[in-house]
Amino acid sequence: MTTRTADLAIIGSGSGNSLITPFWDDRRVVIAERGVFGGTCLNVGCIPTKMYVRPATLARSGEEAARVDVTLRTEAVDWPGMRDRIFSRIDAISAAGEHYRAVELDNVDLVSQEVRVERLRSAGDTSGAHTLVAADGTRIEATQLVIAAGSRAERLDVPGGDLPQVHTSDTIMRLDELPARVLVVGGGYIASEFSGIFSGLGAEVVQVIRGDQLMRALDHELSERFTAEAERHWELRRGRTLRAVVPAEDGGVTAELDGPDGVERWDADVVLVAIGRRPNSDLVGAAAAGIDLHDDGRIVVDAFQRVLAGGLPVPGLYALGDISSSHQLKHVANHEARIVAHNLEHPDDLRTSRQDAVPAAVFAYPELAQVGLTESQAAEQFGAEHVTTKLQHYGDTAYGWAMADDSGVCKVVADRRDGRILGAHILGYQASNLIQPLITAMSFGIDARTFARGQYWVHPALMEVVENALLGLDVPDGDLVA
Ligand SMILES: Cc1cc2nc3c(=O)[nH]c(=O)nc-3n(C[C@H](O)[C@H](O)[C@H](O)COP(=O)(O)OP(=O)(O)OC[C@H]3O[C@@H](n4cnc5c(N)ncnc54)[C@H](O)[C@@H]3O)c2cc1C
Ligand SMILES: NC(=O)c1ccc[n+]([C@@H]2O[C@H](COP(=O)([O-])OP(=O)(O)OC[C@H]3O[C@@H](n4cnc5c(N)ncnc54)[C@H](O)[C@@H]3O)[C@@H](O)[C@H]2O)c1
Repeated sequence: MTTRTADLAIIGSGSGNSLITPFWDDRRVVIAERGVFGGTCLNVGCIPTKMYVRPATLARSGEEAARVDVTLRTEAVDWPGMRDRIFSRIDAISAAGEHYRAVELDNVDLVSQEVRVERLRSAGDTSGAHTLVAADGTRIEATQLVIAAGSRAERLDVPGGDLPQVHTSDTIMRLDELPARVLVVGGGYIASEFSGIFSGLGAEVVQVIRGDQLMRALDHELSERFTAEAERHWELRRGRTLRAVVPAEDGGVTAELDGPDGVERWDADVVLVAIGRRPNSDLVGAAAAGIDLHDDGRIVVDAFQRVLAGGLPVPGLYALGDISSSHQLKHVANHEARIVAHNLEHPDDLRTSRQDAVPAAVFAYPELAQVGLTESQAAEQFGAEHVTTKLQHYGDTAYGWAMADDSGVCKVVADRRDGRILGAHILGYQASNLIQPLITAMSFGIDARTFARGQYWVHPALMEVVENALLGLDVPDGDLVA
């Protein structure tokens, strides 16, 4: 049986891959990957989805053009061309990354298998090694270990749930043809983004949710507005659950839904199940190794990203990204990877990861972006009497007039006592970019009035929606008021 020894072992080639800095050039590193090299974001996540969002947005631009007296018609959508362009680029990056690690770097061993933790260094053991076992029995002994094994799509255990027409985000982007009818189950990030993609590309979309609103984790006003917008663009079936999927004669399926009026049936070419992602702690054998887990299966880490066992940090053991984070966002995984990279290299000068002012954007139609607290979270945390909010409509700014926009909003939540920005929430065109100055203000502790009046804002750019939201808050004057 082969045993490989290393100074550092990494489980997962997504964000974990970035830990292999020049510091390790003279040291041995093993990186294990059970799937496609490069992880979720590159292969089946952020990047390919956004490469579909862009053509879908263009394909529906006739709708926005009509508002400003221009007639645009989308003549054709070339799904196979789009798919091949997207994945020829992505697959090449993945293959090049794998080749670089496996072949070009002498100090790095790539183990293309599932590995499990067999034994961890115990507390106080400063010279031992963590032991991993690969599926073929190969053993890996490493002084330091990083678990960056991510998460995977949840499946629905219903009759017909394993039919080939039933997809998760892992497979739906590689379909041979653009489906004409798509039934989407779920009301979160992935379901909302794909409903926007497929409806934009011209498919008939039916989105099925258990509750009443989409994107329920958002500020309630944004969630309500987004749900109303979605209903303008595709069919939304609220208060329903998928009970079964039955093959149809035309090669598609019939989805049976349980709802308030009994069973209803929808014909579709494909079904997308997007009901959350489960941390892969089970795949690395975390529980059996004695690692502390949250109820949802995430690995427990401290502020330094050190993994805890029995409430105490295990020497030389870190975790990062979806396997331990409550955010399941790539920019969070990347940030945590930078912190872990530093901590691996400087065990006597540990840094903490930043878990405040974490932003998120949903590249749905329309876009959504948020950072910090919702209005109700702020009221709960600080008392409703101390919270002030301003909801600024795009349509009440000069660029909003130019767009003839009737749905975009920017809502800012602040502490009325000192103008501290507590949260910001945007729905509409370019929300993912418009949120950035608000992230800056929150990250650097700049109060709302100082931020609004201490700098120029380009006129009449759409960013004035953010400026006006800040100016509309009932907060004290800050510094540099002009
Ligand atoms: C459809 C979709 C769209 C998304 N869009 C966005 C977005 O726009 N913006 C954003 O911020 N985030 C987005 N995300 C989330 C983002 O992709 C993840 O948060 C991020 O990729 C997590 O990175 P990670 O390094 O923790 O895990 P991953 O990138 O998943 O890497 C973990 C790797 O570990 C491997 N692995 C697991 N167990 C083992 C084992 N036992 N042995 C060996 N290897 C193992 C896996 O195969 C995987 O390759 C999206 C996710 C999806 C699914
Ligand atoms: N733009 C982005 O940043 C982006 C895009 C996609 C995914 N992601 C990340 O990936 C994670 C996973 O995305 P997701 O959309 O799968 O999860 P999610 O948590 O965003 O949404 C899950 C949805 O499924 C519903 N649901 C859960 N169990 C169900 C069941 N048994 N039956 C029916 N509905 C059920 C929930 O009510 C919710 O509406 C997100 O939380 C996000 O962090 C981020």
